[in-house]
Amino acid sequence: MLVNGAWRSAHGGAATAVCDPATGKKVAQVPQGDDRDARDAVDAAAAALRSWRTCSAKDRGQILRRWYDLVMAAREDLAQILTLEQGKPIAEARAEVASAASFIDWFAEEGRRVYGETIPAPSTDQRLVVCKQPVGVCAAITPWNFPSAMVTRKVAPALAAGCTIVVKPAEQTPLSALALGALAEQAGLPAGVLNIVTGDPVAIGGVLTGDPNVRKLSFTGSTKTGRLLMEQCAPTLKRLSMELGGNAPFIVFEDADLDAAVQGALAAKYRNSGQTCICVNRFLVHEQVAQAFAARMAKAAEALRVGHGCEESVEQGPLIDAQALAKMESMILDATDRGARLLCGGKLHAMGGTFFQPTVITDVTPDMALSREEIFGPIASIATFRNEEEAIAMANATEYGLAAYFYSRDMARLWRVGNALEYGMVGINTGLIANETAPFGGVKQSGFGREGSRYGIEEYLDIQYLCVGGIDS
Ligand SMILES: NC(=O)c1ccc[n+]([C@@H]2O[C@H](COP(=O)([O-])OP(=O)(O)OC[C@H]3O[C@@H](n4cnc5c(N)ncnc54)[C@H](O)[C@@H]3O)[C@@H](O)[C@H]2O)c1
Ligand SMILES: O=C[C@H](O)CS(=O)(=O)O
Repeated sequence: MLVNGAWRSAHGGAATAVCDPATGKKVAQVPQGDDRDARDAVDAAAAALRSWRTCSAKDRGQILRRWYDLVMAAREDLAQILTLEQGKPIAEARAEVASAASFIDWFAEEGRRVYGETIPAPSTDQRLVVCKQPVGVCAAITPWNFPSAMVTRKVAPALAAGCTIVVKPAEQTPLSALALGALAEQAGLPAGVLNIVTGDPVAIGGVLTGDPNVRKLSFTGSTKTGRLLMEQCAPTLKRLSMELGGNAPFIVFEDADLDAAVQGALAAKYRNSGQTCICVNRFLVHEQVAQAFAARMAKAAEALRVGHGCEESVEQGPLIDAQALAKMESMILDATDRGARLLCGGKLHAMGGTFFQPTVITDVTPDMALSREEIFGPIASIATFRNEEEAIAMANATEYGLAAYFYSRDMARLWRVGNALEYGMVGINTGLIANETAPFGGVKQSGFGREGSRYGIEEYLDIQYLCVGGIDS
């Protein structure tokens, strides 16, 4: 792990294996850190804060720019590491590394546009000024499904704002974070500004949420864990960003371009084998076009090439672990027991391990687990609707509110439906919505706060109001 500019073992000397989810074979081992290591990291971040926050935004941006250049130069190696620890196809891993780099590039510039303001004072004897100040020592806890992009989506704005940070990557996928840390060091990031602690999530998380020197936690992961971390942060009143679970609807209206809808559906459903927080969870298709849409989806899903992500032609990798695989089987059994109809897939893949067949299932109803829970796997679940009002009601019938999608060619409908959907992000006639320039985040039980865009850096800034008196004297 990286603590105070030094690469070191865990206090207890323990180490834990990192395994390729496609084969189950160990590919590396990393320190099994605990609360002692987390405290060292927080102390290092606190010690580095003063000099880092007093750097000019331009100087911080230049170091971030060098980091961006190094990440892009190492893109192939980083992609190989990512696929080996997470399983996604190498083409998707390359895209994720480029996405990770794009946040560094974006915030290298955003840091130089942290503007304040003056306010017309009610008294001529005063001048009122609003400044933006870095929050201070931050913590980031990141998930396994995007082990590279979820790290820079937090670290880049934090550093650009003048904060220092401690990152705890997911125990399944720590290598990408460590590799990014090594490149940040090469870029000239001072010791202690970025610290990466691997190991026991509960022990490390207990320090990151409980230490009063940590002023902010940014978390990406399940809603269940987000609630727990929020509770743990309450006694020290930390700033929080929560990017949590989702249950994305994908509505296909009767006037949609069906070919475009199917292409968008495939991108929004099967990326990362369905293991993204904004993957489609519920396809809601107008009854007039449901049969044609489902048939095209099934044909395309059956053609997806399943295999080890390091093989160039592979389009679907394994699920992250056996628990995820068992969840797919359980959801399919629950749905078919309740009357749903499989068009393709639905079973363990012939490759064995944690591979699951790309699946399309229809006649899905709201009582099924497929409708109520986050699938987080390669199952396309299709239900039908009769009219726009019913589609909106079905789409909003969830406690989640991260991403939604719909296809229609009716301009008035685009505005009516877009504004009626209770989600932080809505894809309209597209299935790909994530990029560094747009505010990524949700509402309701999908969390709060935004990452990327000009809003992302505000998560790492506090407002300070200066009131200067005695002007008339
Ligand atoms: N909204 C988003 O941007 C987004 C992005 C990716 C994943 N997710 C969500 O995350 C979930 C899948 O990811 P996951 O399985 O890694 O989620 P998870 O909540 O199990 O783990 C996420 C991170 O939290 C850590 N963690 C877990 N329990 C902890 C504890 N008690 N104390 C401290 N840290 C703890 C894990 O080690 C990991 O680093 C899905 O629900 C998915 O929708 C959301
Ligand atoms: O899991 C969702 C992440 O936010 C990755 S992406 O933004 O969808 O690429």
